[in-house]
Amino acid sequence: MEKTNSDDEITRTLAQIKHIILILSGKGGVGKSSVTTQTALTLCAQGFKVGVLDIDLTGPSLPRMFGIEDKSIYQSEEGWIPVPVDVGSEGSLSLISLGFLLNSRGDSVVWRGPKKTAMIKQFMSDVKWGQLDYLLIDTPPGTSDEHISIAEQLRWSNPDGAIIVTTPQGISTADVKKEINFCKKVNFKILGIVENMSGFICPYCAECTNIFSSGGGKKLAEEFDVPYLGNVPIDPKFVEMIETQDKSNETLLNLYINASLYQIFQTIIKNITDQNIPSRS
Ligand SMILES: Nc1ncnc2c1ncn2[C@@H]1O[C@H](COP(=O)(O)OP(=O)(O)OP(=O)(O)O)[C@@H](O)[C@H]1O
Repeated sequence: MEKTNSDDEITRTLAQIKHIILILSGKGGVGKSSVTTQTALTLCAQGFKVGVLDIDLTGPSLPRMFGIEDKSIYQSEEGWIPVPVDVGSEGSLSLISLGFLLNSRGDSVVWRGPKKTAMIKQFMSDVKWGQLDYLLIDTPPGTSDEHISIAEQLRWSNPDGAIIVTTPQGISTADVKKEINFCKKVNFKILGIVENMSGFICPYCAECTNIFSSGGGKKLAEEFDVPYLGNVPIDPKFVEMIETQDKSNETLLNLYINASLYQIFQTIIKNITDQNIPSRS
């Protein structure tokens, strides 16, 4: 396939980004956006510059998770400037989401494929990310128009690969297989599987109980011969952090570091970085 002018534009836009990681899931509601949020905050806590692109056009939830729903994307002469998240650390975090372009929380768009494709193309070519260590791309569940579109836009950009998120109760070989087949088809390396909502952390004694069973994600990783990145328990403190962050005097990052999932995400990130994927820039 020949490279077009628009491919060149995207390559230029992404030129200063060292690593591009997509977050995928076979089903909705398994915690893809939460995993994206926590990966981004953990990388920031480690001092990295992180950008997050939310291409879940029908249900963008990341502006709420980062507590910046009331902010807007700034349109400069050079292009769209991502919305900064005040993390209060050495790293930095910025977000682009369709959520910023909607009128109010809970609004959603009902668009046909070509319009979604055009929006994603604009996100890929018009956003001025600048220098980033990591760009995380949060996708909708399944394999839809958005996935096909992002794969097309990234075909010359050499992303690191994809994290597949699943849950113990939702673990269906068929769902994960679909995601794996999609990645193979579009040449996305599978960085690994994360099993989210794997057990419940008691807010009083911090003990973890396997209410939905666990271990299915690991079995699936073995079955499909892809890395297993780790399991993330249900942590009521994480939900509380999302709900109370705007009323707190603490920075988002401090709130997050004090919640118990931070260490788990450090291990997940180590399991990715140990794969030694070369920097793109
Ligand atoms: N490990 C966790 N501990 C506690 N709550 C969690 C955890 N993971 C996800 N949640 C909560 O579960 C809900 C669904 O999570 P999330 O929005 O991340 O899922 P999703 O897969 O991105 O959903 P969608 O399919 O709508 O894009 C959210 O309210 C989130 O706060």
